[in-house]
Amino acid sequence: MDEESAAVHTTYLTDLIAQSKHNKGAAGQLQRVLNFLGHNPVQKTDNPVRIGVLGASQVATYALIWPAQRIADVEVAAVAARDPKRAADYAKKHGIPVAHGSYQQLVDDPSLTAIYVATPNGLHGEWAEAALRAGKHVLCEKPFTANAEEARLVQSVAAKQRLLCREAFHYKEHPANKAVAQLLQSGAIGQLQQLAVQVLIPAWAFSKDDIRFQARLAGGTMMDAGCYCAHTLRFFPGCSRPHVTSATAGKAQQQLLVARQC
Ligand SMILES: NC(=O)C1=CN([C@@H]2O[C@H](COP(=O)(O)OP(=O)(O)OC[C@H]3O[C@@H](n4cnc5c(N)ncnc54)[C@H](OP(=O)(O)O)[C@@H]3O)[C@@H](O)[C@H]2O)C=CC1
Ligand SMILES: O=C1OC[C@@H](O)[C@H](O)[C@H]1O
Repeated sequence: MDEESAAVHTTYLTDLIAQSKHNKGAAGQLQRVLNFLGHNPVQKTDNPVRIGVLGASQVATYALIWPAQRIADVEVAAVAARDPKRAADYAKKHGIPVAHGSYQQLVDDPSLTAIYVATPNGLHGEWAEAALRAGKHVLCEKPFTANAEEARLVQSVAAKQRLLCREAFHYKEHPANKAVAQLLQSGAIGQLQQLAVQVLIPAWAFSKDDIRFQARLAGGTMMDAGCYCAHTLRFFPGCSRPHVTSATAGKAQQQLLVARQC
C-alpha cells in the first residue's frame, strides 16, 4: 500500500474507532487494523536496534516495516535487493534511508545490528549464516531453512558467534496462543488428548510463478503452510515430539494450499 492510500485508510479507520466507542470489542479490532497499517510513526530513541531487510519482499512490509514505525527503539535502517534499482525504489516507497544493490553489501553494512531474512525459503539458510558470520543478529522468515541439516548449521554458527537467530513465527507470540499454552501447562483443563492443526490458504491469492510454487526455491504446501502445523504440534505444552508414521506427497489442490497434521 502506498503512503497516500494508507493515509486515507487511516482517517477512515480513526473515524470508525471513534464511532465504535460503545463497543469495546469492535473498537479494539479496528485499532488493531489501524496499527497494522502502521501509519502513526513514533520518534525513534537515540540508539535504536538497526535492522536491515534482506529481500525487497511483500512480507517485509507488513511483518516489519510498518510495525517498526510504531516502535521507538527499532529502526529499519537499510534494505537490499538483487537489483540496485529495485532496492532504491523499495527504499523510497517505504522511507528506508539506505538501499544496497546486493545482499552481501547489506550483510557487511557495519551500521546494522540485525538482519531480517525475507527471501524465498531456499535462500534462508545461506543468508542467515552469512549475516551471523558478519556479526549480525538474525530474524529469519519461516520456514527457518530448507532442511534440517541447514538448520543445524545455522544454529551452530549463531551459538559460536553468540548471536540471536530467531525464526519469524509470530503466531506463538500472540496473547491468545500464550493463554492456551498457559492453560495447558497449568493442567486447569486436563491433559491434552489430541491436537489437530489445519492451515488453509487460498491458492488464487498467489500468481502461478509465485515463490511458493517453486520447488527449486524450497516452495511447496508443506514448506509454506505446513510448517505452521508442524511448529504448532511442538509448541503447546503436552505435545510430544511429532513422530511421522506416514507421509504422502501430492500435487497441491487447485483452489487451496492445504496442510493438515494431527
Ligand atoms: N511470517 C509470515 O507471516 C510470513 C512469512 N512469509 C515468508 O517470507 C518469505 C518471503 O515471502 P514473500 O514476501 O511473500 O515473497 P516475495 O516474493 O514478495 O519476496 C521474496 C523476495 O525474495 C527475493 N528473491 C531472492 N531470490 C529470488 C528468486 N530466485 N526468486 C524470487 N525472489 C527472490 C526477492 O527480493 P529481491 O528481488 O528484492 O532481491 C523477493 O522480493 C518466504 O519465506 C515466506 O515463507 C511470507 C508471508 C508471511
Ligand atoms: O506464512 C505465511 O503466512 C501468510 C500466507 O499468505 C503465506 O502463504 C505464508 O507464507
